[in-house]
Amino acid sequence: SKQTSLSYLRQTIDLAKQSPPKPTNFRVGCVIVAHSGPNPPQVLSTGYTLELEGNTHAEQCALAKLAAKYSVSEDELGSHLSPDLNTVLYTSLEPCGKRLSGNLPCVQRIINTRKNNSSGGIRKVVFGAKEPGTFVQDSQSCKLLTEAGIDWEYLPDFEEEILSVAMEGHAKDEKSKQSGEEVKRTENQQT
Ligand SMILES: Nc1nc(=O)c(N)c(NC[C@H](O)[C@H](O)[C@H](O)COP(=O)(O)O)[nH]1
Ligand SMILES: [Zn+2]
Repeated sequence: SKQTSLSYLRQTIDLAKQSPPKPTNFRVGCVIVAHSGPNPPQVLSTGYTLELEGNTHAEQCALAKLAAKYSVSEDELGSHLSPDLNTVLYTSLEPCGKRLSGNLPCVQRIINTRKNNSSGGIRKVVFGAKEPGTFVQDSQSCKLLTEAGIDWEYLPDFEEEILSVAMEGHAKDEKSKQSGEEVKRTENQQT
């Protein structure tokens, strides 16, 4: 239900708040949940930006931790996420389709979980905000998910809060970042 999805998106925001603010990425949280039939949903893994060593994304961390939990490589994760697990990946920000660092985008990591069997792996992605144009414009992630047969849902209820958490480490706007004297000096130069 929408309420269930919103409760997991709320969890992704709490996770994102654990990410160290940096101007070179967004602070994002991710929760991977099994919605298998009659049993209550079960959280399989969580992640937040920079949780694991290196320049890591929230979804990347949650997937890597899940693979470790099954002691398999990320490539074999798909065969451990059987169709009846009905696995949904919740992420505060839409998964990246391109990364300025050149690292493997999370949308590819998500699609890779389905490569072996057509209906296993991550079945659906739910996110709470579109990626802002700070680094990459016109994200193709949703198109790529659809082409891979993965459902996705964009619930904008918490978008404002998600973006303010995501961009905590970013310069507000240059003027407000400069000290009083600097602003004065800049103005003097201009006059
Ligand atoms: N969905 C998502 N989860 C994250 O944890 C994260 N950090 C981003 N961020 C997307 C943004 O487009 C990339 O952070 C920049 O493109 C820089 O690329 P790197 O992160 O250095 O690979 N997006
Ligand atoms: Zn990513």
